[in-house]
Amino acid sequence: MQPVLKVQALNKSFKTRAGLFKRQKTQVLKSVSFAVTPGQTLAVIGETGSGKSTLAKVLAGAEEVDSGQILLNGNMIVDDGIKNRECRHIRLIFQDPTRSLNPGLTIGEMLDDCLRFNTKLTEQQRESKIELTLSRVGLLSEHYDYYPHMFSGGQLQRVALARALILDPKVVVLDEALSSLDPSVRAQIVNLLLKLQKETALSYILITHHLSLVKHMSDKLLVLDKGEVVEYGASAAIFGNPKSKVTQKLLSV
Ligand SMILES: Nc1ncnc2c1ncn2[C@@H]1O[C@H](COP(=O)(O)OP(=O)(O)OP(=O)(O)O)[C@@H](O)[C@H]1O
Repeated sequence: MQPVLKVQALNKSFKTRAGLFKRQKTQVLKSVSFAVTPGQTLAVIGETGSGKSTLAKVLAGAEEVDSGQILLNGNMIVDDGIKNRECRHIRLIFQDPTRSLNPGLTIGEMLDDCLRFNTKLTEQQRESKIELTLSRVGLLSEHYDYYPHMFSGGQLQRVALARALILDPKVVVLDEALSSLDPSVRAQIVNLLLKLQKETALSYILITHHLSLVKHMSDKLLVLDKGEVVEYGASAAIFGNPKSKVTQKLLSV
């Protein structure tokens, strides 16, 4: 099957201060490549600082790369640092949804803004799209008029998911998005994610420290170490026989 997302030789560095007048370049992603087919989940694991969140931001167009390509359904969306609008087909959800939700906007206004800026839908079409999206993530149409502070943690992740899904993305990147939820709420959100994936062949990039989630949700696994891919392949095969020392250490926790 043709990959929905293909990432080729991504390199990303940050310039940081090294003394009063000196700046140094730290390479955070080193020639990272992988592919994901529709309906597949790729889990990304690695120790703290290995580059997982940077990869998530690069995929969602929130950080520029130094070099490398990102292709969505065979179309180049990022080419050596130049990105196009198709980046919106890859959406990012963070651990703490309050960081990315405007406290001064109701959920309906926020979703409507997303549609107004990115589509040519009429007001009526936008309204029905918002209602449909709220129900897809298990929220009610009354929630349209709620502000972020009126939701619980689990509901807020549903709101974040609604915002990610409103533009019909092909890929959703979950950067520790389930980590701060208590186990029963997490299980509900996982079931919702799997249901949505079944219905629409959505692909997920799952960044998490929770090995049980990796086992339960992922088809493929990519292990990052200091920005480099040290292992990549079918999750079941890697769990059964981890080859790199880093993977062995991460999976033995
Ligand atoms: N904006 C930035 N400027 C400079 N360095 C950065 C920036 N963002 C990340 N880094 C550095 O890049 C490296 C990778 O960070 P990143 O957050 O991607 O790792 P991570 O694997 O997601 O870690 P964690 O599991 O702790 O979230 C770290 O050394 C970090 O300090």
